[in-house]
Amino acid sequence: MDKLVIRGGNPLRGRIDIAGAKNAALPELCAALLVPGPVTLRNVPALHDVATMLALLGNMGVTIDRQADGTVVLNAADIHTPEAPYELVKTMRAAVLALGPLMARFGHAKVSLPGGCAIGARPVEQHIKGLEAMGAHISVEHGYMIASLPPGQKRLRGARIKTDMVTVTGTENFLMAAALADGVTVLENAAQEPEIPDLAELLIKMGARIEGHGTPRITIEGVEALHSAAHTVVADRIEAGTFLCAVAATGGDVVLKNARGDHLDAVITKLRNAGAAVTAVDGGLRIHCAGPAWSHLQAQSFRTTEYPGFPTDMQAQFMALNCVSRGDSLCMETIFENRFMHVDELKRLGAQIRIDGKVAVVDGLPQLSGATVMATDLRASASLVIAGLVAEGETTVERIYHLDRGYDRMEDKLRALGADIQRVSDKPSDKASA
Ligand SMILES: CC(=O)N[C@H]1[C@@H](OP(=O)(O)OP(=O)(O)OC[C@H]2O[C@@H](n3ccc(=O)[nH]c3=O)[C@H](O)[C@@H]2O)O[C@H](CO)[C@@H](O)[C@@H]1O
Ligand SMILES: C=C(OP(=O)(O)O)C(=O)O
Repeated sequence: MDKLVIRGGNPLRGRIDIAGAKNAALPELCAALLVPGPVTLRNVPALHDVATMLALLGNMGVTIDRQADGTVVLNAADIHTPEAPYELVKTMRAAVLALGPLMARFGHAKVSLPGGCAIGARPVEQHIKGLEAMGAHISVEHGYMIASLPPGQKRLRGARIKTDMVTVTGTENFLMAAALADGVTVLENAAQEPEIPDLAELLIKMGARIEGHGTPRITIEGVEALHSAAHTVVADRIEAGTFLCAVAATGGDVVLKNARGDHLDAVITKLRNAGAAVTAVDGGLRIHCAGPAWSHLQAQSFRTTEYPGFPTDMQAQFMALNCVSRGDSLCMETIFENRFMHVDELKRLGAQIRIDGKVAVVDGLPQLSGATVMATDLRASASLVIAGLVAEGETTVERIYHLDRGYDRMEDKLRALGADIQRVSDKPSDKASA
């Protein structure tokens, strides 16, 4: 199993490219299931989750041409198995995104209940209820959602769907399902994360009729068929936010090419309030910090909420920054019930953190000290890397397969910026096959 070995203390300087967003690429790969012809996606990140999704789609019969420049051409003309088996989806939450498009195009599907990070129970009853409102019959048997249409019904029907909470993948499933449904679907309480309008833009290029994407009320007028299209995956706001926190922690001067400041308002506001200089530059973002966080940054309290609020996917990384900034801070997690697994690991590096229900209370310190820590989920892994970059001495982050789910060559990018970070692989073939 791979691990990262980091010697902390180096400032980060230079320029890196921010990759396409995991959470946009995954639904957009699934959207190819809606079309009986080629769909071209550019800027698809090289991530384990993407490889898993491509294996899943390939298993259904989608032909895939993946090019070295990040372009993927998918053709779902000949789907023979509209199923997502447990073995292929157990590591990946986003597999649930196959359900909507398969039901829309074929009227039946069998999709394993999804895996994903162990950050909470993560049920999918809203996905099921919404598709049922569109006329689907769905039973859960032996860990699978088995979905079909009643006899004589050929297509899902438009419906008004108001979810009990804001759900990102739920909204995406309904968007894809409604694009080919009979009649109009109205999504109330829809998610507004930038990945939703990005998916909607791809669907519109395919011929879908969608209005209101990017707001809590989306209207979709179903069409009988969709057609081929090409689309560029939006830049990953969470990868960009992670690098912003890393530079704020270590100090330095970095340009993040392709990063979208307009998708990171809540995080950038907190960084600026802390004292970091974050500015828009041509085609990206620049962060400039005169020294390590303790020398000039003030810790910032925050509360995670749905977009446009502070993203839960940035909670762990910002907490790592708070650990080495001046003063106390409160980090409140409101989206997932078990998303503080990084806290015990950060404490192994010397961080002062106390958990009180949904709140982590952090006392900033001038220094952390290197240790061996274990990555427990994707963003927890990123927070440990940030902490390792500022800790004195050597930090080993074990179980980094979580990190590889969601970051495209994170250690290569950090090394290019001057970090002392190495991937150590027990099996040399591990990295080659990733
Ligand atoms: C692949 C992908 O895009 N993943 C993102 C997506 O996950 P995902 O789409 O799984 O997260 P949701 O927005 O659905 O979850 C939000 C909250 O609603 C709950 N819920 C959701 C659906 C449901 O049927 N029942 C239910 O109770 C969840 O347990 C959670 O507490 O949005 C999360 C919240 O921004 C991000 O952290 C993930 O990175
Ligand atoms: C929780 C995340 O991903 P997923 O929904 O794929 O588990 C994440 O990207 O931080």
